[in-house]
Amino acid sequence: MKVAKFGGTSLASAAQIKKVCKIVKADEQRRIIVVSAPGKRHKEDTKVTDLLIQYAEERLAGQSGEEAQARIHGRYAEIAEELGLSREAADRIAAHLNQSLQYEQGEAPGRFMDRVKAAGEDTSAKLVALYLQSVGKEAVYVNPKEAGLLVTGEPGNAHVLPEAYEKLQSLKQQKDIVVFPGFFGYTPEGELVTFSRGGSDVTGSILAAAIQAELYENFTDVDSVYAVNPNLIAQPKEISVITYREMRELSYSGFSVFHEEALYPAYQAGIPVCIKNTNNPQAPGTMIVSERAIHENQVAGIASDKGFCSVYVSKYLLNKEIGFGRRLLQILEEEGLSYEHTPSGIDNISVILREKDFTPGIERRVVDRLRLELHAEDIIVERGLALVMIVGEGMRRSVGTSARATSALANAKVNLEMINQGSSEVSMMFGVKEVDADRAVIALYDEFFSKTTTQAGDMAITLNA
Ligand SMILES: Nc1ncnc2c1ncn2[C@@H]1O[C@H](COP(=O)(O)OP(=O)(O)O)[C@@H](O)[C@H]1O
Ligand SMILES: N[C@@H](CC(=O)OP(=O)(O)O)C(=O)O
Repeated sequence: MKVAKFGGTSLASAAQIKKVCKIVKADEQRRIIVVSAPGKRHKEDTKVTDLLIQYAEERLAGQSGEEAQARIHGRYAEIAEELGLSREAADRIAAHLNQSLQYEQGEAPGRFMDRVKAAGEDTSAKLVALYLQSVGKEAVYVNPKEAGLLVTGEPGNAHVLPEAYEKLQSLKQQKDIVVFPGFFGYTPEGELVTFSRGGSDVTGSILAAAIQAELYENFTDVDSVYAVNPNLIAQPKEISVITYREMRELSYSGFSVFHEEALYPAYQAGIPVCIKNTNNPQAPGTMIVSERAIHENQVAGIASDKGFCSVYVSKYLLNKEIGFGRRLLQILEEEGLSYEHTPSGIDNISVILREKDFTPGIERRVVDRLRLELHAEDIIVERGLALVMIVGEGMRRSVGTSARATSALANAKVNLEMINQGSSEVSMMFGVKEVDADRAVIALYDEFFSKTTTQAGDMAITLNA
């Protein structure tokens, strides 16, 4: 059995949904279909999820949200009509959607927001199931609540609960094709909660792990995962095979094609993932697996992500002070902050945080506490940072990768704020100013992928992930 997830780009219009159904019909093993809300039909278009968020925000601000609501209904009505669904079926689906958009006075804002967001994928799943039936396929819409997709309760940031896997196993017994809405689950108390943005990828991975699928296919709008973001460099190198570890690091650092939390369930269950193109299903796509052979170029990909800041703390003889690190991290914990990285020296340590979490108010409190409680000498907060990551199995075993990277960055006049080559075996990270991030990625891509010279020692080897 295969689980196939179709992203927003594959659900954007009736024409796209017809392609989805053709793909489903082409392989009897595609038994569980996970769908997103309609995405952009063209560059200037708006994703239905963004319209739903706009609508919910307006309602929460005491406005009518009328215009956004009409646009949301318009998107689905157009799809239903062009798919040739009956008037009665389209009206029924619109009525359900309308119900999900009702604001109940006194409802917690986070709960209302999640309920509205989830209506995007829920409506898509109902439409796709109906369309599959209309073209002669036995298909059934399955609600995540009935199926037992149990999750934690933080609005907009759900995580699957371990007991969900056993409950979801029963999907295997369904004789019809299951059409399952992505992006949300339910707490054991029955509250609807969405995953973070892009989270339909996570739903697909959970279902694949639960039913022990042979393959998790993730259909999107590109032929493969590329070695660099294709919006930055035209026609970059296609990646045919990549390991879970490599993809995890690249998703974390900006490869938005696959959600960073979506790898874990598939990885744990040992299920290969294939990223494929709905618009070109013949293309082989990218396989994500536990091990791969490495030829010639040891770097698999280069990614960057913006929106970070660093807190640099220095104190003479910090290395001899027992408990300094623990107390520093405890201050962050007490201020409700999770940290991303902690590169350190003898007398100093930097903590890299997400800028959106480090509000000016929290910054003031953290800086005061570091001074008062830890007697730090210098505390420097730097905002507007990007992390640039070079990722590749075996990279650290081959001599000269960091020298090549740093000289390429120096030649491109990119100032390095930080280098972290510490604990990850498959990546090397550079902190740069946000304004330099794209230039840094282009320089690194040029160094590792555009140069024709191969490095000594780049012989084919096989690694166990
Ligand atoms: N390294 C990469 N390889 C392929 N696509 C990438 C990469 N980095 C970013 N992307 C972007 O990810 C997009 C696909 O993800 P997304 O828009 O979320 O699709 P979907 O709606 O199908 O889930 C691509 O169109 C591309 O612009
Ligand atoms: N529709 C949700 C979930 C999702 O996964 O979407 P997509 O498949 O378009 O990335 C979002 O936009 O966040």
